[in-house]
Amino acid sequence: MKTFDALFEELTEKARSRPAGSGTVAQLDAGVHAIGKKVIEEAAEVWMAAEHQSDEELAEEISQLLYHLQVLMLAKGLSTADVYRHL
Ligand SMILES: N=c1c2ncn([C@@H]3O[C@H](COP(=O)(O)OP(=O)(O)OP(=O)(O)O)[C@@H](O)[C@H]3O)c2ncn1[C@@H]1O[C@H](COP(=O)(O)O)[C@@H](O)[C@H]1O
Repeated sequence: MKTFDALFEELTEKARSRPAGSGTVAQLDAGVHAIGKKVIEEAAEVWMAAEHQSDEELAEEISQLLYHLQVLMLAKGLSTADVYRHL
């Protein structure tokens, strides 16, 4: 099962190697403003799923929010350590 750290390593490598067809590369190219909008969109979907959908659907929405937060971290050059030190 993929963890937060494993996904971040995978996305870091995608950002470095820029493989064709990568949604992550497309998001990074779209920029911080576009990524921020995706974060807000996914956060809203998490909220709606928590109130109106199943736990499985909620878990999927949370995974998508975590993914978009990681893309934002990459776009801004933040490492996991930069975030973890605030936890
Ligand atoms: N975990 C994710 C992941 N979670 C969410 N998403 C993206 O976020 C979108 C969110 O889904 P929505 O339901 O909001 O779909 P949507 O509104 O139609 O989204 P849009 O694509 O239209 O923006 C998905 O369509 C994906 O594009 C993800 N994209 C990639 N990953 C993982 O990231 C890694 C690298 O992916 P690539 O860069 O695409 O190779 C792989 O391991 C992937 O599994």
